[in-house]
Parts: sequence; C-alpha cells; structure tokens
Amino acid sequence: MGSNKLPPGPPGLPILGNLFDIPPVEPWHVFYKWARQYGVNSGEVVYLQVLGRPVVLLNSVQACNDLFEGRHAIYSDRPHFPLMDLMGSGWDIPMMTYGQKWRTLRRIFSTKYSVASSLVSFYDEHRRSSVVFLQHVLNSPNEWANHIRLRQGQTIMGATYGIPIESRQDPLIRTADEYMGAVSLALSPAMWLVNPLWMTIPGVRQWRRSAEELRTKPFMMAKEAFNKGIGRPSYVTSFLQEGHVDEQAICDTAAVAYGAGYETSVISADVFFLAMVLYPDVRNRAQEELDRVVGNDRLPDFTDRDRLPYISAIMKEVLRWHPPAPTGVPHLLQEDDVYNGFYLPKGTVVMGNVWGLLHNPEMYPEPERFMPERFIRDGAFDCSANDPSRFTFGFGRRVCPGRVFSEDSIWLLAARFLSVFDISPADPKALPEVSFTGGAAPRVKPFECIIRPRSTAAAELVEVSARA
Ligand code: HEM
Repeated sequence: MGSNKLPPGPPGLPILGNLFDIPPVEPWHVFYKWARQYGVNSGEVVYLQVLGRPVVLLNSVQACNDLFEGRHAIYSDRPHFPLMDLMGSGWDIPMMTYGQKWRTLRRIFSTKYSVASSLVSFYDEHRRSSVVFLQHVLNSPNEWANHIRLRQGQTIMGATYGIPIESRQDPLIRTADEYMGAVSLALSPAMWLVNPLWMTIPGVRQWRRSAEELRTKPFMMAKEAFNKGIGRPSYVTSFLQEGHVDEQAICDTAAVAYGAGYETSVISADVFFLAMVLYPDVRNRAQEELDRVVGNDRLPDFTDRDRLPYISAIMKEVLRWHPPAPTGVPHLLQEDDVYNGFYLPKGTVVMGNVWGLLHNPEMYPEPERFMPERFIRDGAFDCSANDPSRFTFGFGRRVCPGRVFSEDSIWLLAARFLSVFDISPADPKALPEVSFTGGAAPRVKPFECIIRPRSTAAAELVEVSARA
C-alpha cells in the first residue's frame, strides 16, 4: 500500500501492548494526553496495540472527516463486543456489522427518529414527561436524580411504544437500567479489549434475560394496545398502522430506541444538573432570559425556542462539557489503508476521541469550564463553527440517529426546570466533584443539591400544569 509505517503512540509491553495503560475509569483523560503527546506529527492519529489488536485514536476534526466521512465505505463496521454476543444482542443496530441488515433496520429507525415531521410528533411526550418531572421535583426535591430517570424513561417509552410509565419501580425501567448497565460495561474500552475476562462476570445470564425482555415485552404491550384500539400514537403504533414494515423489524428497531436512548439521556440530564449547581451565573442568566421572554405565568415550550438562545446554548454546552459517550462507539476498518503516510491495517479498531475533540482548547477555549456563551454570537445562538453534536453523537454513517430527539429532550428539561426552580449546592464550601463512574456511558457520581421553587407562583404553575 506504499507505506508500512504505523502511526506514533505510547510504547507498550510485549504481547500485552497498551493493555494496562487504559484505565477502566475516565480513560478519556489518558486518550487526551496521548493525542497531545503523540498526535502532533501524525495529523492527530495515535496508534495503540492491545493484546495484538491494533487500535487507532482520531483526535482531529480533519482526521474524523477524512476517514469516517470521506472513506466511510471501509470505516463503518463494528468490532465484535464479546459480552454483547453473550447477551444475544445481534438484533441491536449499534452493535451490528456494516451490511444489508444494518442498512435496512437503520433506514426504518431513521424514518421516525431522524425526520423532522416525526420528531415534532414526539413533542407531546417530551411535554408530558417534563410536567410530571417538575411535579415530582416539587414534591420530593432530594429525589431529583430518580425523577430524572423516570422522566427520561417516560419520554422514550412514550415516544416509542405509547406506554405510560408511572413509577421508577416500573419493571420496564428496571430492565432498561439493567441492560444499559451491561451495555455500558460491554462497550467500555477496558472491557471489550480484554475479552477473556467477561467470561467470569456473574450477571451475564441475567443480562441476557434483560436484553430479551427489553426487546420483546414493551413491543407486545404496544401491539396489544394497538389491537384493542387504545394505543397512544408512537413509533410502534405508526408503523403498525402503516402496515408496510415487517413486525420483527418494528420490534427490534423500537428496542434500539429504548436501549440506546435511555441511559444516554439520563446522563446528559445529570450533567445539566451538575453544571447548574457549579455555575450559578449561568443559571441566573438563563432565568433572566426565561423571565424576559416567557414570563412567569406559563411554562416555556418548543415554540419559544428561537427566542431563547441562551437555553439552546446551555443544551449544546451540556453535550460538549461531558458527553454521555466520551470515548464514542468504536468503528472497525475493513481494508488495509494509508492515511497521512501511515499504514492502518485491516481490522484496526478506529475510535473518534470524542471527549478530546470536545476539549480541544483551540475550538473550545477554557474547555473545562461550562460556558454556554461559546455558542452565542451577536446575541444569537450560533454553533455553526463549533457544534459539539458533530462529535458527541459519533461519526460518519454510524452517527447517532437519535441526536435531534436528544437535543429536544435536554432543551425542554433545561428551559422548564430553570423557569420554575432554583438550584444550589448542598454545601457551598464543598462543591460536588466533576467525576464519573466507569463504563462506555459513565454516570455522574451522585451528588446532593438544594432545589426550591423560585416563588409560590412558580410552585402553583407546576401544580396547575401537572393537572392540565
Ligand atoms: C445525549 C444522548 C445520546 C448520545 C450522546 C448518543 C451517542 C451516540 C453515539 C456516540 C453513537 C455511536 C456513533 C458512532 O458509531 O460513531 C450512537 C449510536 C446510536 N444511537 Fe445514540 N446517543 C444518544 C441518544 C440516542 C437516542 C435518544 C436514540 C434513539 C432514540 C439513539 C439511538 C442510537 C442508535 C440506533 C445508534 C446506532 C447507530 C448505528 O450504529 O448505526 N441515541 N449514539
């Protein structure tokens, strides 16, 4: 191919390679360091080797565009995730090899989740779940983290199946929690690169059951409601009504929304709360905008979006500051290739360094700071030059098809929560740390905060909206 020189990277041990260089928790900091240390003369391409498997980190916009977009025909496959195989997740689009089955299912999924007219039809679910959320926070503010999980579960389950979820204890939410915990583990670099270890994980059988339940149970419930004529409008019911898509495909693609969308949305909501606790100036500025534009006698809505630029900027900054999948989801190179004069062997695992790209100080000055102002130009919301969603949601043909749905969800949460509640640290002298659990979709470590209605009128507005 004209070059057999591998890109630079950290030296590893014989056979084991860089196995012990990748920490199980917050590995993105190490990836970031390597990008700075080794990427300078290679167009930001860094080479690792783990137990004989070549792994490449792409650390620049250029490299991600050139390879994931420009050469998508050979950069869109997935590596094997042994733990996912054990869980019987062959139906799950994110894990699928790049081929006809993936193409068909992804197209079906996208006709509802990536098309503007369908996304608008999900607005009512976002609205409904956000009002329930506000009421729960009003009644038990210390339980805010549980209320977030319920709200995100309600939104996804409502939009996908039309199934109302009443409580955090709902078995469907528990199933999703369990399955996504396993997926996060299965996709974390430390786990899938070190494949023999998962054999010993005790919960595998239970995870397999959760995966099957997640796949079939809510679909059967939605279908039954549809057949009785009592199904709420949703992804599943609209396909059943249209009648042109095979039922198994509806069932499998619906489960993907629930599986891929639930945990990631919970994390971004948690990140929003953490940012609001740590950055009171941001919260104040957002509330000033909400009061001026929306006033205090109704909740903000999607129709206000164009007039709430700072809320839109907060939503983008949440996705940038701590992306729910900071190391992305790995792609697999299907052919030998040469890039910038470096040889990339067939079978290389190629990872966009999501967190590193979003913390590049040239594109995002003071990257550790939560600063929505970076998306405001001349008083208007503008992320045309630095839209974090270009990285947060992955790359090329495998880019997340749920990204606009997720942005809608975060936007409404931020607008409505800040319009009626104040939030502050539990102890101003001991602010919560910005730290995360392990896994490919790391959760914000639990923290406490104080949440109060902004006024008696705000509390009443929440009650009235919940009754409406
Ligand atoms: C803040 C929320 C979310 C984030 C950060 C996120 C992030 C990602 C990332 C990084 C990928 C991998 C892209 C790649 O391979 O390069 C992905 C794939 C995917 N996401 Fe999301 N996601 C979110 C929410 C959602 C939602 C709400 C849905 C469904 C409604 C969804 C459905 C999917 C699907 C189906 C894939 C697989 C795409 C494929 O392999 O072709 N995601 N997501």
